[in-house]
Amino acid sequence: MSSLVGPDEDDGSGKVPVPQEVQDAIRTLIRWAGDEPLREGLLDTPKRVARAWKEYCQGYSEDPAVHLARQFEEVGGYDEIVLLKDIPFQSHCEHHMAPIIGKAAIAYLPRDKVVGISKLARVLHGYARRLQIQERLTAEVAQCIWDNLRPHGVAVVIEASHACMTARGVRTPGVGMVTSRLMGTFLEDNRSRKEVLSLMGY
Ligand SMILES: Nc1nc2c(ncn2[C@@H]2O[C@H](COP(=O)(O)OP(=O)(O)OP(=O)(O)O)[C@@H](O)[C@H]2O)c(=O)[nH]1
Ligand SMILES: [Zn+2]
Repeated sequence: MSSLVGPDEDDGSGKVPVPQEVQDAIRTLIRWAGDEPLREGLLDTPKRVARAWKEYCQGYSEDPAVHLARQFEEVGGYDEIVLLKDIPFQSHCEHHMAPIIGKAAIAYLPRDKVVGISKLARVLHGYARRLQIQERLTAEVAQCIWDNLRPHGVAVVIEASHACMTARGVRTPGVGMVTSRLMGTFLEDNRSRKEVLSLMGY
């Protein structure tokens, strides 16, 4: 990934410094949108926007797999589906950098180990806080669980609304996109597939 030229501007606020080049780019966008970037109300906007984007894209500074490193073998003989559903998330589409807002359901069928349930949501956020398309987000979350937990099955279903479709372009509010990735038993065994999708509410 290319690094930005020019020194980071540390304004003494204790917040993430924003390189001058980044601020200039946002000022250019404001001017192009039709406003005057040097008017008072917009003076600090480039820094705010840049820091907001660092936050939206925090996933680039983490490897979501680290959340699955701590695994528990003592599961009291439990070998049925583990499902976390209605996990709200936010992402941004890579085409328009517009918000994707939705919810995910993540399930796995443990082989011999489980993870703390919050970690499934952490994996989701690690991939969501990047520029994404919903298909890749769905596939990445499933693959990460599959590779790191080595369960019998993984199922991820994501339902989301894309601001690039609701607030601009085709401007069709209320439309939802649904994507799913099924792996292992959930892909191969019809009964397991039906069971997990029904537990998820599909
Ligand atoms: N498959 C997929 N498409 C997406 C996703 N997010 C946005 N898109 C679509 O990406 C497409 C980009 O199409 P383009 O024709 O290059 O861009 P555009 O001219 O802005 O298209 P419109 O949105 O139709 O105005 C649009 O159809 C978007 O709806 C996503 O997560 N998955
Ligand atoms: Zn988009």
